[in-house]
Amino acid sequence: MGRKRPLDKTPSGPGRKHKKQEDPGAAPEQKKRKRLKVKAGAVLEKKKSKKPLPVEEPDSDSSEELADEFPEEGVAAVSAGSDDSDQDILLPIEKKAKKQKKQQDEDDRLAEEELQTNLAATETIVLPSGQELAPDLTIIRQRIRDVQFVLADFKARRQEGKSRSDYLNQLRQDLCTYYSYNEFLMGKLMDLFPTELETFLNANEEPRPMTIRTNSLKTRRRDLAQALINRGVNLDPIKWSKVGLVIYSTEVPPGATPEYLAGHYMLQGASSFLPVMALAPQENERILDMCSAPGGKTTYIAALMKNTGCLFANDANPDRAKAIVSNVHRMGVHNTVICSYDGRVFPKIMHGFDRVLLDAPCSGTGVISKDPEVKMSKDEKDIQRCAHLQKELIAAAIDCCDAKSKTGGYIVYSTCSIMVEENEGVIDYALRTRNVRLVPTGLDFGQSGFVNFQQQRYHPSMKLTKRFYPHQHNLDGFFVAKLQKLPGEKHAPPKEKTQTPENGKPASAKSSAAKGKGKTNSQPGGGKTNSKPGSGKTKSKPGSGKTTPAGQTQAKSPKAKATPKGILKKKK
Ligand SMILES: C[S@@+](CC[C@H](N)C(=O)[O-])C[C@H]1O[C@@H](n2cnc3c(N)ncnc32)[C@H](O)[C@@H]1O
Repeated sequence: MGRKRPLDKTPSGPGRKHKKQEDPGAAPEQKKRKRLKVKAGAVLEKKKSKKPLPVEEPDSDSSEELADEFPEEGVAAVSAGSDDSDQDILLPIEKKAKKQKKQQDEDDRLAEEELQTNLAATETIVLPSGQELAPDLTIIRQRIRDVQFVLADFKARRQEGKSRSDYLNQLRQDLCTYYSYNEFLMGKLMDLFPTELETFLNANEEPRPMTIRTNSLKTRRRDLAQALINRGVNLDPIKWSKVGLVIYSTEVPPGATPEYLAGHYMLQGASSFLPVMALAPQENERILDMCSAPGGKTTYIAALMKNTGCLFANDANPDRAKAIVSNVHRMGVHNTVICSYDGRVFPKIMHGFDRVLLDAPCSGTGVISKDPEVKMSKDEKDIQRCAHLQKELIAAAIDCCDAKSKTGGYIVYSTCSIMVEENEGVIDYALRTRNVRLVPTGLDFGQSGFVNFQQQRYHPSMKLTKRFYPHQHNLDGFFVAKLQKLPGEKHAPPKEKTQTPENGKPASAKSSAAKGKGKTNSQPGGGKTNSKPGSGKTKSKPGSGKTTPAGQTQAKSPKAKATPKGILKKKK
């Protein structure tokens, strides 16, 4: 088959002409061929009718031959000749060339038509500059700067006919492209950080420093630091923590040193120290860690309790709860009972705790540097779903707490989200539906929570809550609030007896808490609950009458052999 060369203009291109003009022997040859054309015309006409020229173009070799054989004038004569009489007097090779030229003209016309169609189609969208495949980030970066410059003095700098929202939309789109976020999340972040958005976004592009927490049940920070320095770890103490170390560089994998395997430390983001510090666990207390897997905070709580009292480490996801077991064993924790319940039903299982930590499942918008998928995957529904579950969990956490506790009566709520709906919005719900008040977290750094945010107006005490940001504190984005439960309830207590740490008796499936009775405006979101916990599975039904929660695992220790009742007995 011949090869199509629709755009090959070699025979008539300027380079070719130039070459021919330089050929001094061309003119006599041309004259000779013209004579031949006239002579051979009639004979060739007969042959043509019997054997038409092939439709396909000749291959490149024959085309080259043709071009070499015919000087420029000859080709011009063929192209120009369009009437039948011309055909009659042409040599077969000239006819072939004519046909070929015709075909080439047609191909050129189609190619031009196609080009015009493409231009027309793309003109209205984006110029086909290749930007569709790889956006020019330098241009986008510059436009971000330009738009920010205009927004800084909008009246003076805006373009005629452009509104502020035109500029903001352009800015949002460009930030989304530049930093790879979806528009929903970028919009939320623009609301949260009107002046320092880019610093926040840039901080999310950098990993947070690697930090570890000394297990004070097994060693002291100074001794651990020395042991790790001897192994080639370059570190420093974290100033605001008694147990934290920041690792700048290391010659050994920090998750596989003998010290790690011996449980002398936990690999843990520094932000996750904060809720435990706010909880301020005391020795011999009864404490519930409601959503505790994989146990980073649980083991810290146990260490602060000095392995005394009783700590319940619960997580709705039984598979994740297994990780608590191994961490508790490795860290030498003996005072902890691990169980797997949906936190929302926990008050029916057990209540009367001195302190409750609710480190709630959340959208993870504070930990984007660890999990960049959050940038693109979260939408409005995800935030609403999280907030709904969080409201149900905080209500349960408060219901698990003993307002009359001699040492406590505190609930700490934390998330690694920076969304207002998941933080101040949830605390606001707790304040409205339970007899609790906000108290200082005891953390002397961090931003105050929002008292006002857009149209939202919260209780003035909301300023006692704390927000932590990557760009300000070099920590993952985090929220911490500390509530104190007050005696006398907005929410009617369960009428029937439920298992408490003191009585160790089974809960009743018919408790009013189970039915949600007596709650004042306590349905979060005012609607039905559709959120499923972690895996959504709990190993036993709430209030199933079992003294030991199904799925519960006790830490391997002498104390762990005791019955739950024994464990639950408070030390005086
Ligand atoms: C932020 S993580 C907890 C991290 C943990 N506190 C730590 O420091 O290692 C949230 C946990 O909540 C659990 N969870 C989700 N829904 C739950 C529910 N309804 N009840 C109890 N736990 C739940 C998840 O399985 C997840 O392990």
